[in-house]
Amino acid sequence: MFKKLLGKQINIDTLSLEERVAIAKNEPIPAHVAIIMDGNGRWAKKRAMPRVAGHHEGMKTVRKVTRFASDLGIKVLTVYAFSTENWKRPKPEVDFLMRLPVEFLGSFLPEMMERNVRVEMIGDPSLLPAHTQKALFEAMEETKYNTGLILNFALNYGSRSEMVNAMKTMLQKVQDGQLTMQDITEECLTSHLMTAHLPEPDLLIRTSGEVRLSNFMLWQLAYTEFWFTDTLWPDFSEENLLKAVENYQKRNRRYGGL
Ligand SMILES: CC(C)Oc1ccc(CN(CCC(N)=O)C(=O)c2cnn(Cc3ccccc3)c2-c2ccc3sccc3c2)cc1
Repeated sequence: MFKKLLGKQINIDTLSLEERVAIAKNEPIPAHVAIIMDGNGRWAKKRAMPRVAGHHEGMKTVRKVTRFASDLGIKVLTVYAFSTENWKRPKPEVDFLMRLPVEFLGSFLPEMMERNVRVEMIGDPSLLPAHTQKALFEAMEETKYNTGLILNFALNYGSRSEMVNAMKTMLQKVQDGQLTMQDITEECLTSHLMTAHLPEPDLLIRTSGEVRLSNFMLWQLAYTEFWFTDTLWPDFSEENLLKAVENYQKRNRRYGGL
């Protein structure tokens, strides 16, 4: 891809990853990147490995991408482990999935503390087993004062139910006289969503060739740039994230005019 740099056209494909990161940092980095992580099962199937091997590899990719997002200066990374409802999965797979966060946090929490990463979540964690919830809440508690990248997990998250809950809360407030009809604005609804404390996503990435939103942050993605890739989540690399950011910057570059 050619890029105008210091008045010269240069082909950035010939540069190293480090050089391209340095160049990318000269332009606005998307503050909030949301990723629908898809493709673990297919990755394992392609290698005639059990599905849980795909989930394990996928979890390692979450670590790798979190490191790189933190290095790039991304403020919020929301990861949505798009997964058909867990009850559709065989029990051994669900049990593995629910143990994976304990391994993820056990090995990665010290590094997240060093990197000043804060762990947050949106969605409903109450359906997770106690040991999974415990690992999650401990990680959120330990990292809650960190001021670097926010690693935001969308767990058991559904956008439509999130919006219905926001509307019900607002309706209740109107009934209680806490809100008037004039108060019901887009900003008001936005402030009643689980993401009220986060900037809206600037860039949405979905892997494994699926081109769907799957009931993910439907309200919040109104002005977000979408970047789809056939790459399966376990194969997703720093290169893929950098390419998505470079493409985002290209789309948001203004040559002179409006
Ligand atoms: C703070 C964090 C570590 O806490 C968590 C507590 C519970 C969960 C499990 N979970 C929630 C249940 C649901 N489906 O919503 C999933 O999201 C789910 C569904 N498939 N995969 C495999 C997969 C792995 C990697 C990428 C995509 C999918 C995962 C999964 C399991 C373990 C890990 S570790 C980092 C990400 C991740 C994702 C997640 C996190």
